[in-house]
Amino acid sequence: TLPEGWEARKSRSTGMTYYLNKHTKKSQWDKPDGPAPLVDDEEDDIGVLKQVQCSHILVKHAGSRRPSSWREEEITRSKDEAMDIVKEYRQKIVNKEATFEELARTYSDCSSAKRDGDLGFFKRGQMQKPFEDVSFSLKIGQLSHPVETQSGVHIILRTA
Ligand SMILES: N=C(N)NCCC[C@H](NC(=O)[C@@H]1CCC/C1=C/[C@H](COP(=O)(O)O)NC=O)C(N)=O
Repeated sequence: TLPEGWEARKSRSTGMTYYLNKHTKKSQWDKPDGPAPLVDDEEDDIGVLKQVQCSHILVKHAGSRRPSSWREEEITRSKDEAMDIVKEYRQKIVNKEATFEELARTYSDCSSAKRDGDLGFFKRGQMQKPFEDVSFSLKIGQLSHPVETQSGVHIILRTA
């Protein structure tokens, strides 16, 4: 007999037996040795995360693709200054002198500041590549080092 949640099927093409997870509808060749998982773990078929939820603090500079924000009509600071500011914020968070949320709400040059920096869930292909790659490399609860995109300099917190 099979562990709970699995069904044995015969492959039409090869006649070989494969096993279908009745919950996730995922199939596998190996005979399952435990109950069928109820949900897909974070990895999808090609082994990459389906989607993540992140918050960020963005500090824009004169070279940003849109050097303006809810905070500042025209942003003129240099990229180096933006990097220094982001590093200061990161240090404050790490030292627990401030929370990510209050710094995002107060200082982030992105409209997501209104949501404490939350960008919601996103998949690969939605955010600028450097931001996406770091976001998908973070563990839940992990804070990134400074990340540069055409928007400016970010620190990213993965929340889900
Ligand atoms: N799916 C969600 N929640 N929104 C769509 C995001 C579109 C995406 N945005 C980004 O990649 C920048 C960097 C990471 C966050 C982000 C936010 C930018 C930063 O500000 P901006 O440079 O635009 O003035 N503000 C909004 O888009 C993009 N492909 O341009």
